[in-house]
Amino acid sequence: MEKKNITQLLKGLEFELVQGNLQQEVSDVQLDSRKLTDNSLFIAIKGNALDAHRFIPKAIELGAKTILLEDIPESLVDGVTYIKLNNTGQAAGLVAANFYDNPSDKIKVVAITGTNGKTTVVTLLQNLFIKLGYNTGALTTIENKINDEVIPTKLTTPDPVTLQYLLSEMVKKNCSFCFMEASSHAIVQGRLHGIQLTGAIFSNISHDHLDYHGTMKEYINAKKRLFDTLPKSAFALVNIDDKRGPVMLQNCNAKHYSFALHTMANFKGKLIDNTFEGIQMEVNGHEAWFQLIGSFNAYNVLTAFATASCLGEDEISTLQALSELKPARGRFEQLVSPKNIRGIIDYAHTPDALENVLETIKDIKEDGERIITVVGCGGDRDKSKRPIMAKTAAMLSEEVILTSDNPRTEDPDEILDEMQEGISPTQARRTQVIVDRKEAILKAVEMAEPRDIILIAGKGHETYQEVNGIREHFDDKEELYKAFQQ
Ligand SMILES: CC(=O)N[C@H]1[C@@H](OP(=O)(O)OP(=O)(O)OC[C@H]2O[C@@H](n3ccc(=O)[nH]c3=O)[C@H](O)[C@@H]2O)O[C@H](CO)[C@@H](O)[C@@H]1O[C@H](C)C(=O)N[C@@H](C)C(=O)N[C@H](CCC(=O)O)C(=O)O
Ligand SMILES: Nc1ncnc2c1ncn2[C@@H]1O[C@H](COP(=O)(O)OP(=O)(O)OP(=O)(O)O)[C@@H](O)[C@H]1O
Ligand SMILES: N[C@H](CCC[C@H](N)C(=O)O)C(=O)O
Ligand SMILES: [Mg+2]
Repeated sequence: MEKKNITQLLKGLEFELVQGNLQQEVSDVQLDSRKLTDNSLFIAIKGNALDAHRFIPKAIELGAKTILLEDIPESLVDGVTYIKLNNTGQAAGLVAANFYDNPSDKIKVVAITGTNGKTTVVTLLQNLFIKLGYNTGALTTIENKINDEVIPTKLTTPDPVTLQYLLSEMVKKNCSFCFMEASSHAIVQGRLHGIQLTGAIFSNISHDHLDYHGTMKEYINAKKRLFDTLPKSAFALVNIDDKRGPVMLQNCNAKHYSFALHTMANFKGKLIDNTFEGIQMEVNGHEAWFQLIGSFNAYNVLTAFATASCLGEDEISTLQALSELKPARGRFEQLVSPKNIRGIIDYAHTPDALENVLETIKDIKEDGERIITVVGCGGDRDKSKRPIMAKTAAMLSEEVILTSDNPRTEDPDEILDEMQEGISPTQARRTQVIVDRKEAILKAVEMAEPRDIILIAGKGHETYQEVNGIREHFDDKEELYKAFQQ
């Protein structure tokens, strides 16, 4: 990559030069003062938790020669270029895109937003496009990937600088496509700025993240912002069975496309059969069988199909390849015990997802088979979903065990008290509270009779339990497997 000077990195941005030299070359761009090296550029943002302006002296000590900031410090260091911007957080993506040669000009980037189904759809799309013969990248909650190469992540949507870096690596590896999740946090924080999208997808919206967005209206607006900025050349693909689907398309310049299972749409699907082995569907008039379980996955399969069509792929080859694909890790993963108890690990961590997954189990199971649900709610996240998730679990299962799921900085017992507020006195008789997740899983297995079904919800692929900033190894699947051997 050719070395760039500050003027080149600020292309497209309004700025004020406070001190220094705009011709200075920049070796690297960073949002985190701890990662700086000689001659790098530090973007000081006002974050949710910290104001990074306080790290400017440290950044300079570590070698930063250029600082992008909002507030000018009282004393300036000689030899350092200071540039003032109105909003460094929103500018970071553009600066990084300029630094990494605007990778999204050379790779087709498609982003999906919505409360549930993003990881499932992105995983399907990456595997589909690889089967169709393309080098393809994917940015998901589970991990980031460039073809088969795995790059671990802690975020659903990476920070704006990492994002541009990953896209540039995909370009280097000749990827034609990148499929990515756009979380509502990322959209509001402008992590996608600097990406020229080829398409945007809306899956659905239901209750989540109200701690961050405040109201459902603001949460919906956050998702809509992804569509408001799409260029004319892009496609906007929305689920119009969801009443917010059409909202996403209002004042959206891109080409409009819709998909649905229950209304007329450009891409039309119909669920024909739903079993513990998979789903049978009709997709735009073609019948096919898929290895994903749960009626809600009919939407995810249809979304992947519709996206491939919007990208010009042939319908029949797409369906053939889709029917060979396995679900994403931790999404309706099943384990059957030697005593014939069925365990299901699922990432349902919202009221809607939990309801869907339990409804689907109810639809598939035989009469007399009981459902035992083990579920918790995350700390430092939307508190208002806690009683609703407990209530949903109690309404749709025979037995419930409430337990911990990443308490983070909160007291796990308090989270469980808040969950229990959603449980009626009658439901309380078949609800237990076991704060230790391992014990909760063991108890569920102990209670289960042959043919019963245990749903362990909320953590899916996660391999940790986060307490006070420390992530200890914990894996629902491992724990269930061990409990099944006892
Ligand atoms: C609330 C939220 O979204 N926070 C995210 C946000 O952090 P922030 O802006 O608040 O950063 P901060 O901690 O205040 O620090 C401010 C700045 O100081 C810098 N810093 C910090 C320390 C230091 O020593 N030196 C330094 O320079 C940081 O690099 C940062 O640039 O931007 C950071 C980088 O982009 C993220 O890592 C961080 O995610 C936190 C850890 C998080 O938990 N986020 C979750 C809620 C999140 O984003 N989730 C969504 C998915 C949700 C879903 O759909 O389920 C996601 O996309 O992952
Ligand atoms: N289309 C869908 N509609 C409703 N619920 C779904 C759908 N797809 C998946 N789910 C449920 O939501 C859970 C999470 O799915 P997935 O990981 O694909 O969503 P996500 O949008 O990526 O979530 P996150 O916001 O955490 O990144 C699944 O385990 C399942 O229970
Ligand atoms: N991306 C989501 C994941 C939630 C998963 C659940 N296990 C939890 O910790 O609440 C979040 O950070 O809110
Ligand atoms: Mg996800």
